[in-house]
Amino acid sequence: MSGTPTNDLPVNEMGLVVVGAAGRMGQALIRAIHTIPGARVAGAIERAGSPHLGKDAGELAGIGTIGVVIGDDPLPAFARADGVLDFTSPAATVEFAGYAAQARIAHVVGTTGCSDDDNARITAAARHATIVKSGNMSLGVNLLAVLVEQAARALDADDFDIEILEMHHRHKVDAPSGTALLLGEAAAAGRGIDLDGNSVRSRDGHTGVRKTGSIGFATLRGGSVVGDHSVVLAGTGERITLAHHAEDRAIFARGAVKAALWARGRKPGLYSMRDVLGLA
Ligand SMILES: NC(=O)C1=CN([C@@H]2O[C@H](COP(=O)(O)OP(=O)(O)OC[C@H]3O[C@@H](n4cnc5c(N)ncnc54)[C@H](OP(=O)(O)O)[C@@H]3O)[C@@H](O)[C@H]2O)C=CC1
Ligand SMILES: O=C(O)C1=N[C@H](C(=O)O)C[C@H](O)C1
Repeated sequence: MSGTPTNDLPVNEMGLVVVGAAGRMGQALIRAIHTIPGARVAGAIERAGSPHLGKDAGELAGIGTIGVVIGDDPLPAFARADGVLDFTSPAATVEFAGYAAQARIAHVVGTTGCSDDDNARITAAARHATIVKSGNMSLGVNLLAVLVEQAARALDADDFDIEILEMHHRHKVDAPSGTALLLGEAAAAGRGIDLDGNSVRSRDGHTGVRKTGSIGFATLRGGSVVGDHSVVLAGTGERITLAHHAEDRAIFARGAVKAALWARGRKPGLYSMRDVLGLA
């Protein structure tokens, strides 16, 4: 049975460690692995001192006992596994990338809000680990990014302004969301420009008129919203809106497991969900 670490498992089942196993995404990942053929929960990790240490990961995720107890020691867990699913925090992800490199296993990173320095460290770890990193693991958002790139390429910057709106639940700690930035990168690629040099992350006070060709971001936070994103291409007298609404974290969790299965046995490097989904 998937998810139960007994000795009579098929040998080719991919053993996955979920770090941040008690979090919103951690629990969704435990549930997803349990239902996806070819994968099993090989370990569950939380930080030292977490009130969830010692609990069964399946019990916490609402699927009953799976015989995997949440621990706080990642290295031995990674050494026994084929891959890691990581939706935690930037600092934790940088640390886990180093351990995944030591263990020479796949590392699927969904964590958002990473700094340039964090990303450089993750890229360095990808010399030895097979890392798939994306601000959004869902099929829908990655397809949306392809459409945004096409629309941005087709519609001239002199005629159409690009604005990206996102709304998430009240517990989210980073802004703009990883998805908003991913969509911004897609728009910038379509326009043939660099996002960092052309983005407007917030507006307040006397801002002056909009700079032609810039890509604007607007962030909303509240309630239990799983993740809403819209890319507006605003022209004179008409407006195109390309949007995605996430209704269940299961879409991200299924994408992450798919990424891990794809990464297994692949040579070390830094990959994206577009690579996994064949949309690159
Ligand atoms: N790419 C994608 O498709 C998606 C990405 N995300 C991203 O995933 C991340 C997590 O989101 P979410 O699940 O909502 O957040 P949560 O806060 O619910 O979960 C994060 C979990 O990671 C744990 N954690 C933090 N540091 C460590 C550590 N050093 N060792 C072990 N565990 C640790 C936290 O523990 P503690 O509470 O004790 O800090 C917590 O249990 C965010 O960056 C979010 O933006 C979310 C959804 C989809
Ligand atoms: O924190 C979240 O919840 C989410 N984070 C990701 C992001 O920053 O875009 C993906 C998803 O929208 C949910």
